[in-house]
Amino acid sequence: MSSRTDDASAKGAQRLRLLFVDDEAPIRMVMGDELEQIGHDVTVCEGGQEAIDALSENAYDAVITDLKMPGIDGWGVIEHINKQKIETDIIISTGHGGIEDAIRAIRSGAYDFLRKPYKIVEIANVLNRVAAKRSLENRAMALETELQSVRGKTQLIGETEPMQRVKTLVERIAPTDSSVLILGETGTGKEVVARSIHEHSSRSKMPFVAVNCGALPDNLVESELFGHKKGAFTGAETPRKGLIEVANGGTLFLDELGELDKSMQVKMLRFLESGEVRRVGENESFNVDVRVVCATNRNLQDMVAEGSFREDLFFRVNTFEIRLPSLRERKDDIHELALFLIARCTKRASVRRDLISPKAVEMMRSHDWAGNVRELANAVEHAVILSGGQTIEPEHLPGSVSRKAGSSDKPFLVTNFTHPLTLREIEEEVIMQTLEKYNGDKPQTSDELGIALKTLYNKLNQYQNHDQADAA
Ligand SMILES: Nc1ncnc2c1ncn2[C@@H]1O[C@H](COP(=O)(O)OP(=O)(O)OP(=O)(O)O)[C@@H](O)[C@H]1O
Repeated sequence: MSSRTDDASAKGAQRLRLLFVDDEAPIRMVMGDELEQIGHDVTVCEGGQEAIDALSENAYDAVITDLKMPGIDGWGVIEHINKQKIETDIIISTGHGGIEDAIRAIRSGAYDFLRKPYKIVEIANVLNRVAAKRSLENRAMALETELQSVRGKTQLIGETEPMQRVKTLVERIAPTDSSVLILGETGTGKEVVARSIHEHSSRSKMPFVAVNCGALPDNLVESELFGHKKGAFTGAETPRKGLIEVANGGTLFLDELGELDKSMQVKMLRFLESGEVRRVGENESFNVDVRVVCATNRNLQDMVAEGSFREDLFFRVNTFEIRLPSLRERKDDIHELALFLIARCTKRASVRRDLISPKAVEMMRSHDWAGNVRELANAVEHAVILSGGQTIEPEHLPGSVSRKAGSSDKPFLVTNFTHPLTLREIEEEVIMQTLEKYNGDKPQTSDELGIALKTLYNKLNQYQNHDQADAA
């Protein structure tokens, strides 16, 4: 064993808590010392049982263990770690191991395998890699926590009968790996349902990746979903993973599935049938393990009949269907939803039921809500600003809600100027009014407004992100 080299030292955040297990006292003494000197915290153990005891008391970033030891050997320690699902990296340090041992070690989840005698710089390099992996895991966890606080906990609000049915279906289907097709008008909560399915499944610790097929530019859909190799096309300066690959082990939510063009429908079908992904520009495919949940507000059966959606893809994604009711079909949920959305936008755990006056509740119940829960979320946010935190009255609701039913054929007017509206608010209001006019039909809405359908999808997404950022 060589002495420590300077570049072997661990710095600051790279400091690891190590458990070093070896039955030979001189090795324990030297390594305990050396590993401390390169900047780690080390606990040494002389055998398997002692290591198992230490593991039940403390958490370690890595366990460095010999294989051959009297009593419980290194394999016994590894088995214990795996059985108890202890989060630590295993590094094997052995004087006898051959290739079979190395293979067995890697198969049982060991991170690395070192033959004794090794130089301290060798183990320092392995530990540096463990530390880099740890720091990435910590960053991922921090980002996940931050995202959770922006997005809020996924909650499917609604106690009316059609929502109870949706909740039962979610509970039944979540633990299976079946693909699911969620149908419903814009803003009815299709993404919330997809997230609930993911969170109630065994994949919940793995990524949930939402892709809005309607918002992806045509020329980038394939590389966004499947990834690309460096130089696959102009601008592909580095290789890139696709979103399907990013979702590996977790759930891929394909929103607005009906917007995929025919050539992407073929590629998506191939992926769904084989579980294989091939990055743009590469020849080799590889397997991923992804559960697919799709959503659409288009009538896919009509699209199949008119030839714009592949029938085989429709049958492939439609194994299990969840139909979300529009908000006007479940008016009894409006009050509860409005209170939940107010709490979310004011960052409170809950709000008083009488924060919305009976007249305002009545007005909300008599509105048509073409934009469904998303429109309700925007309306209550508007009302919270105007009411200054006091009881919400009818005059605090946006003009589109307080206007009498039946007046939606009138030309668009952003009617509520009681507080200065920003350009973004005016734009959103006009889009919501147009959606309302066409009962949530996005292609008709974008036609009327003279904007591309993708622009409409992008704008609706932006409003949603804005709501969620406000909720943080
Ligand atoms: N049942 C519900 N409980 C709580 N919040 C909901 C519910 N349904 C919808 N929302 C909220 O309404 C907004 C729109 O929901 P979501 O994005 O899931 O709708 P969508 O049906 O996927 O819309 P689109 O068709 O436009 O993609 C989000 O802010 C979401 O949190």
